[in-house]
Amino acid sequence: MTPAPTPAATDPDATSPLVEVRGLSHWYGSGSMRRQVLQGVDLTIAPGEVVLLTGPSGCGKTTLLTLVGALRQVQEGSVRVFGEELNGAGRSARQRLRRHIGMIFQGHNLLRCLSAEQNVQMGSDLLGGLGYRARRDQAREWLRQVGLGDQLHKLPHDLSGGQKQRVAIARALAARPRLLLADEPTAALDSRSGREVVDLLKGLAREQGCGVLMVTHDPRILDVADRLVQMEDGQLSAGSLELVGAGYR
Ligand SMILES: Nc1ncnc2c1ncn2[C@@H]1O[C@H](COP(=O)(O)OP(=O)(O)OP(=O)(O)O)[C@@H](O)[C@H]1O
Repeated sequence: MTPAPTPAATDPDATSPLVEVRGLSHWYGSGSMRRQVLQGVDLTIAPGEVVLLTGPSGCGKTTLLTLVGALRQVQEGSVRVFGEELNGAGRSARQRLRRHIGMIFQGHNLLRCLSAEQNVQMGSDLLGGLGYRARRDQAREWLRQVGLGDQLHKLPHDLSGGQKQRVAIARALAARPRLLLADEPTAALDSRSGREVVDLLKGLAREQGCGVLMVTHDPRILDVADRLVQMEDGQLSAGSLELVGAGYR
């Protein structure tokens, strides 16, 4: 018997790419200080796909992440996120898109005066229509999932670097993003917690059709990738290693 099609298979939004980058170039500085950091980058991310981005320090990985995350204005080329063109998009359009993009950047960006639970609750505040209690319970559940169920009321300065990173991850996941951008999310974690965190991210990608673009230098987590892309001198290398179908899923 043929199984009934899943909602994901019948919903066009669930099959069209979340991210389509074409011919993306970017420069910093002006005049004689102007320097090109991205050169004609092409990248596509499908719903539910986990793409790992690696490359030497300074090659442009974070710049690419911030452009896809609608945090910077696109200078040249096309960046389509959820079908919307970011080149030429105004501030309010970019803000609207960012509500559906979870970001985990180095430095955590936690609010220092709020507890772990309250920081994570800020993530679910982005989901409309949930009462206080539901948002609080969800925040607690996400913190439990990242192994911090017993640290709910701690302030960031009472948590270790790795614990703060996990709070930041829980906060990003609590907003149920359609796309998750992560810059070295396991850098401050020991190998067991790093593994737990990437497994959590992968689970989210699978269950919710969320795409993940993750910058990493961590060889311990490369197996989580559906696709590994390598950047060098602002270009994605043509020989990017395709892991799909190679037994890595
Ligand atoms: N706001 C900025 N103004 C000027 N130059 C910048 C700016 N941000 C980054 N750069 C430069 O652009 C280049 C690319 O930086 P980017 O942070 O994207 O690289 P990266 O691959 O993420 O590096 P890392 O792995 O060290 O984080 C670097 O030479 C960096 O010094």
